[in-house]
Amino acid sequence: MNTASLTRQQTSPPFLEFENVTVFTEGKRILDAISMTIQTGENVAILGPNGSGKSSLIKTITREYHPAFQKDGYTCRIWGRDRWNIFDLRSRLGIVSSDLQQAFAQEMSGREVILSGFFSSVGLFNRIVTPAMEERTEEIAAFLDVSHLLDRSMTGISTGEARRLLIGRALVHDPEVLILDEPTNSLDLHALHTFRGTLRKVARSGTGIVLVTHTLSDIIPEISRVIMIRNGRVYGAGPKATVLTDQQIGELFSVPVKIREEGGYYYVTGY
Ligand SMILES: Nc1ncnc2c1ncn2[C@@H]1O[C@H](COP(=O)(O)OP(=O)(O)OP(=O)(O)O)[C@@H](O)[C@H]1O
Repeated sequence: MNTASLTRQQTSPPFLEFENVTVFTEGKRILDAISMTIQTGENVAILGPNGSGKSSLIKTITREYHPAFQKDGYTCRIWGRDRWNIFDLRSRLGIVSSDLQQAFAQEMSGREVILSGFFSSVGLFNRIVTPAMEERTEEIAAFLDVSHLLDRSMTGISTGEARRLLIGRALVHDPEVLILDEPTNSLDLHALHTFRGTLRKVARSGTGIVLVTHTLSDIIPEISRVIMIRNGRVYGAGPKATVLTDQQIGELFSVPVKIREEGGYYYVTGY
């Protein structure tokens, strides 16, 4: 962990403080009295079945969705603040989602993908790129081992390669937290292996990881705490070893399972 990250962790308020957060979209309750705290620099996984509210939770963090008024009150604080300028907030977060990957599936170089992180845009569209931005892009690409992709087009590279470039885009601002929504969807074994390595490297550099997933084996060893979500509610939370059990995961996904731990990763069998 670098010194800047360590100081950040020691001095920052929690990244996230949600208390009694309920969100409605199109008249439907999609988050139901959610309460959770995530410390700055903490690596956590948010685990839940399809439709449990994981993406909606991310959209509430990025202020795309807003909590509904509650007569007994609610707290929806990021780094100690209730209110944010949305651009300031997003520049302090790095986000990698499948929506984003779809948006970038077009004729654009890997370099443009990473550079567009400086403008929170999809592509550059006459933006002024400074030498410092170019330098940072090269630095991030080297760190993530994607320098060879900088001059390739997004339409001619694999899903796994594109996802690593999007992590690069998310990291240009040196965000305090990297939020990943189902990052391993449609990666083959080799891409998965490379992606895990990339994510572990980012976690070890001191950037907090919030990994949103329904796949247990996505949870890298650097993640020590798991928050389970089901039907828009927090179903349980705690250290990996207490949460990732046959009984709890079986109940979370409503299917009998066996959980096996190997090399710091957890795998589900028997369903
Ligand atoms: N814009 C919306 N309008 C209506 N319903 C929505 C909207 N966004 C989410 N929902 C509903 O809210 C629930 C939670 O959806 P969400 O996408 O947050 O779940 P998820 O856990 O991310 O699912 P998945 O793992 O399948 O991506 C679902 O029932 C979904 O249909």
